[in-house]
Amino acid sequence: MTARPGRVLAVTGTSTDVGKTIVTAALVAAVAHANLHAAVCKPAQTGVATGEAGDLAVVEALAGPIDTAECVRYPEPLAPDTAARRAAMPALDLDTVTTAVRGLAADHDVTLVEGAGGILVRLAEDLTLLDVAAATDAAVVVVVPAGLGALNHAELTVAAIAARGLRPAGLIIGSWPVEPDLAMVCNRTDLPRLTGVPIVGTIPAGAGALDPAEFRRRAPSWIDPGWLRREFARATPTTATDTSPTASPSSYDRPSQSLEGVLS
Ligand SMILES: Nc1ncnc2c1ncn2[C@@H]1O[C@H](COP(=O)(O)OP(=O)(O)OP(=O)(O)O)[C@@H](O)[C@H]1O
Ligand SMILES: C[C@H](N)[C@H](N)CCCCCC(=O)O
Ligand SMILES: [Mg+2]
Repeated sequence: MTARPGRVLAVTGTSTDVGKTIVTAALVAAVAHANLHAAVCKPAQTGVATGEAGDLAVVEALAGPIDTAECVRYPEPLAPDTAARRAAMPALDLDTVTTAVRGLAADHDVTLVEGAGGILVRLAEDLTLLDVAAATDAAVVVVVPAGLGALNHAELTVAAIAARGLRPAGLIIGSWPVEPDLAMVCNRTDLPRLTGVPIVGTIPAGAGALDPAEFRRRAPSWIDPGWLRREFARATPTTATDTSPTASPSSYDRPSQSLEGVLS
């Protein structure tokens, strides 16, 4: 049990299908590697029926059993606001989400909150992940695709977060291929330059299909340990052991930013 509420980190993306859920699982594993305990909230899950596996089940399958909270679930694979209307189901409200997030944060060092799609997707008519982050004092991690199109979408997303007075905590590339193309390699320099936000993690393509034990073993090397340490420095460790990530900066699996091999 933590002596005081843990940190809350909202996980958004430039759009849907960019790897937010895989990143969330990797963050859970990296946090565990740092001897801290994470929980995950998915305020609104769409596109899965009752009893089916949603994003939280994917996170637990990869990162292991954790405390989770899913506030509302709608069957059609749409924005939650749209899916709720079409299903004639009750809309999500901010109080429900903040109660769930604060409940998890009371007992965990780090609570991750995965949005639905991109940052402005309506969780309800007047509710976005920006509102959730603002109400729970959360910084916001932005999951970005590796390739062409990422610059514009990343700048728009970071601008929306900053315009709300929230802190963009870092960019994480959701899926980095073995053979990146020219745009991908250039984006490693341009994404931080244009957004003013560092790339703090890179998930290799195929990570979601790894054996869970292998995923947990490798995930800490995908997240910048210095960033993780700074971001969660004020979190109270749930154990009395070393709170710093054991992965050294040199073991952080940062892909080469060299153009060699791309231009040849
Ligand atoms: N690094 C990766 N390795 C393997 N598969 C990946 C990776 N990143 C994403 N995927 C796959 O791409 C698809 C979309 O990823 P994911 O479900 O994490 O997206 P999302 O951003 O969470 O979308 P949503 O808005 O639906 O929550 C999934 O099928 C997932 O398994
Ligand atoms: C169903 C999907 N996988 C996500 N959960 C919801 C994505 C909503 C995106 C809406 C939009 O931006 O057009
Ligand atoms: Mg997801």
